[in-house]
Amino acid sequence: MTLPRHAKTVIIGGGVIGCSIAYHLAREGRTDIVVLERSKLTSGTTWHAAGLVRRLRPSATLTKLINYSIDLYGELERETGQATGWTQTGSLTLATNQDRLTNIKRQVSLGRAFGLEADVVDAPRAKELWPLIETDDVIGAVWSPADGRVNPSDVALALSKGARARGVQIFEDTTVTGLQKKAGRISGVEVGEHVIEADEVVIACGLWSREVAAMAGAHMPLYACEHFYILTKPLPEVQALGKGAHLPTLNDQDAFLYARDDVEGLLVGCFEPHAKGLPLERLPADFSFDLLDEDWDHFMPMMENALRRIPALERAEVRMLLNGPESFTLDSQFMLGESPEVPGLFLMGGMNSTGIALAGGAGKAMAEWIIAGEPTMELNEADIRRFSPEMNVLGALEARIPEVLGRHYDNPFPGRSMDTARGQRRSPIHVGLVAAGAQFESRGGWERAVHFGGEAAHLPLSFGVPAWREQVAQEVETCRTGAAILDQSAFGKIMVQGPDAKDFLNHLCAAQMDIAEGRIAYTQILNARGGVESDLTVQRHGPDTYLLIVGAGEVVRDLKRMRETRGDFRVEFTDVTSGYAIIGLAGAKAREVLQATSNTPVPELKRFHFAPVEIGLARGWVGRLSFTGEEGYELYIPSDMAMTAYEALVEAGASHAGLYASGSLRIESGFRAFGHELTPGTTPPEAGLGAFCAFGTGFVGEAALKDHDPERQIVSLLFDDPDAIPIHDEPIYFDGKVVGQITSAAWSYRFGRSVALAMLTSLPQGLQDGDVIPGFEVEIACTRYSARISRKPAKEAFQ
Ligand SMILES: NCCCC(=O)O
Repeated sequence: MTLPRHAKTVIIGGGVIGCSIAYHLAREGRTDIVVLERSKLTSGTTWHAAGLVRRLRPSATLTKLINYSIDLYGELERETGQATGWTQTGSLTLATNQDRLTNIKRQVSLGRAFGLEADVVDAPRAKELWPLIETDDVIGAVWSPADGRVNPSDVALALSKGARARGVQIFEDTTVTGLQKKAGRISGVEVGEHVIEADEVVIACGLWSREVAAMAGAHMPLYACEHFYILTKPLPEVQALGKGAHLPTLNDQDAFLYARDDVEGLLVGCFEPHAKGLPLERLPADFSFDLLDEDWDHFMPMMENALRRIPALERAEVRMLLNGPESFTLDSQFMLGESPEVPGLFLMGGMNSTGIALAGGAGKAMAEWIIAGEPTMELNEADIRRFSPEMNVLGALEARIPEVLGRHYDNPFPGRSMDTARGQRRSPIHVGLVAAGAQFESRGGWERAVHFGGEAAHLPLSFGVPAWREQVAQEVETCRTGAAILDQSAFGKIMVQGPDAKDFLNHLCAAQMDIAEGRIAYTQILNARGGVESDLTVQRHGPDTYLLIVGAGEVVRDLKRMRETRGDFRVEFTDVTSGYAIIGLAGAKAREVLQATSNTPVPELKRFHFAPVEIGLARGWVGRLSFTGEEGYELYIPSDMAMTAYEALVEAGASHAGLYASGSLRIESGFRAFGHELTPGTTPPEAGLGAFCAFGTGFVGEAALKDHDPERQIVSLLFDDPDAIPIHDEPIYFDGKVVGQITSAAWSYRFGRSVALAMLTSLPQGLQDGDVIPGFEVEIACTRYSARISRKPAKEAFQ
């Protein structure tokens, strides 16, 4: 085979991810696909992956993707003749403390929403299932019979065989030396002097992906870590199982361990809390089917944990301490999608040690994305557009990634944030918030105040009543009856200017953009299917000038869509996020406090209007709206005057509130949020926002919404039992059947119980707007709690 001069799609990387993308592209009917592998298939990370595949995961997206993978791995041999090593051993996950038990029970409940059956078992049953373990400290476990293991290299080979059978050309020992672009779009791949022109290029080459993406000027923030497991020689206890018999795969996450049997011995791996980052310079250029040096000093604390859990290891002879590199992302979710910087360049990687389990489902999702030009399923949490170029700073990756590996088995408590690489992006009023005792979370590189009272009010983290509940009660009260500063500076701000600004925005956004100067419109940006791609407000500052206020962390995604939608419209967009602070001022006394800062009258504003304002010595503009749903304002102030304005507000008596307070009020008010109620797979009518669509303006997605009679619906929900503490994704039952899932939840200080928003996939017949329907149950960590629903906001419906 000689390298072609042209291919429709070139995939760089012949590991399990590259092979899966190729296989699924071909299966979807795409032809003219080339895979380039610098060494041999699977020679990077795939060959040394442990191959455990567990279905139960903390999020709906991961659960769906992995379920698809496992089903596929079970079928590939029939199709390709190449075995994948799929063995349905079941998996056993241990809990040695109440938080862990709650966490794994939460995953069981989530799995049930997808028809997955798993059992919560006691320690004696766990011991029956895995006779080699010590269970004195085990307080419960989850037995998931549909899980198992594969041989990772064989999975990749089966996928590559299936791809080849459909015409995919695979070239080994072929190193990509450069990427070519034409007019900013990817146009080809260089292999030394040879150029393969391509319509699309996919980078899926594991640890090397960041560097390869950089060849085209694209950002792919991932970084490698050393990952360890031991392999023992045969053990009599494992041999005694009998030929062909296997233990379930084992997770002891409180001890940072996983294990399975391996050639009559054991494989025991770890996600140790203090992991070792791996600068790529340490790898030789010809690193292939290679490993890193053993490091027993580093592994020893994990070995001690393993010996406690599996005493038979005392008698085992360790065959090797395998140290193989794997790549991780800043937020511990993998990434996929089209590069925001380089159209036609698709990126997938940072699999966070879940690559084998994810490869099937994520490869399919990526293939569909490439063909459709946009995701065909809910992938927000993995979408590469969540990363801005700032997040690809090497120093941030080096600092954060070892922590990501170390927290792989952490309980995903609400309020959990990483400790490293903090303070990268700070609000212009950050110093003031620190002095006021803010506790921050780190999201998308930003520090965002979640509540006040500092760490003392934050810890310990819990799935139950959070430590901050009382602190946030005060903040909620201030947001309603006082004047609370809510820092919203992390929101994205995009200036849109040009003679066609209005027409362009009418095409881009679903609401009417022909609004008067000084007005604010609430709207969504939709995809061609009518799904929500962004949720935003739009201010008209002049005949040809608008300012878009978009979600925190959504600027990269929104700018990409705007560029793709621009066509012939004469319009320019500028990211001005760093140029302005946004200070929310919420509560009944907001206007009074604002006036007390100013020698000029604060303008009388109708809702969704804005006007210039003076705040102490600062000047900005004020809009009358609040994300809390209570009375309130947003102040937009140039960054260099933001502290001046902030100090004046504090001087005038404003207090503080954080995201937890505003989140609770938002949910009570029934306000939808992007990434929760609003997703690319949800239409405005499904979200109850049909009234905000200006039919007739020719907005993207309009055609898909004509005659759209939604069967699904966002509803408000109030729990009856104050002990019910939902977080996200919990399944909802009616008449014993799953009818939906929670999309956002919070403690309601108004009701003294949890409130939530939820997507119901099947609505009770004849449900009217004002109805309150009892009889629903929500399953949280395997316990059912009764709840009432209504289409109205909770604060109106459940009074
Ligand atoms: N790469 C090892 C993954 C182990 C686990 O899924 O728990």
